[in-house]
Amino acid sequence: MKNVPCALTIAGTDPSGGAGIQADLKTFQELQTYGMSVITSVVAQNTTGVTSVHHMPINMIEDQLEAILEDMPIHAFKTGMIANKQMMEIISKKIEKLNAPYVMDPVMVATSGDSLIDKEARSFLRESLLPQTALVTPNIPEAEFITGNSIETVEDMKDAAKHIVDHFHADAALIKGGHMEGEAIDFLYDGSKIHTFSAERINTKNTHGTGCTYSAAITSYLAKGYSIVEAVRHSKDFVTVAISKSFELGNGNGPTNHWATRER
Ligand SMILES: Nc1ncnc2c1ncn2[C@@H]1O[C@H](COP(=O)(O)OP(=O)(O)OP(=O)(O)O)[C@@H](O)[C@H]1O
Ligand SMILES: Cc1ncc(CO)c(N)n1
Repeated sequence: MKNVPCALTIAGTDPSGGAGIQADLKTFQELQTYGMSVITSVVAQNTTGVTSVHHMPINMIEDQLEAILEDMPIHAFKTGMIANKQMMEIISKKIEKLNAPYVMDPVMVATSGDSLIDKEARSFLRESLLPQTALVTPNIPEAEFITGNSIETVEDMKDAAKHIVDHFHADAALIKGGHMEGEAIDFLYDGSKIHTFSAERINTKNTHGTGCTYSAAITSYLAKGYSIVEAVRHSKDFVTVAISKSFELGNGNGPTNHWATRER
């Protein structure tokens, strides 16, 4: 079979399978996209938290990227956890060669509250990687860090989306309202207009990896050639169903159900 949509994730791992590379590959597969992965860090974690982290040497990140670049088509890619500036520098250099839409999930802290990237990396992400993105998908705390403004209302969310595009030069920004009260509402600013995506809030603690799953779904749809707005619309549906049928597994925040849309 030729002309398969191909998507790449550059991120850390989750051996318990709900977040990181594992969530991304499950999502790519569900959405019939050929999935590839470059591992930045191996993270010992589960639904309750992170116990330890082993960072890949920089040359291993570079070699993984080169192995794919030399041989495979890439129609869209995403980044998740990139723990330090040195990793970001090498990824930033390769982005031009990847030559495909870039979705950044600006991962900083796990659902459990554990920090996943260092302070210097947060600044580098904002100053150097953000301008290279087709779309960035911060949750509220991440959007607060990027803009330097606190976000308490839906108006603040919309302002943050505009601020990130206008001042940090992402092509588009999607601010996710998972951490707000009430409706699960997200706002996308694409440089010309605010688009709203909302869903009923599901009463569950099982939201481990929702952000990874959402951005991976968007990456899949972009690989298939959808516009940003349509990719987000379909992905919002995908993540909402995945949360609504999430698994009561583990002792902490359980994982989402990546195959849930199959059963509708
Ligand atoms: N309880 C819920 N019910 C319905 N939708 C939700 C719920 N929690 C989060 N969402 C939605 O899930 C998506 C991911 O948002 P969220 O803000 O949770 O991301 P995140 O914090 O980056 O995720 P992660 O937990 O992986 O770090 C958004 O579309 C958000 O609106
Ligand atoms: C590797 C990794 N990336 C992202 C998250 C955020 O959910 C996580 N828990 N682990």
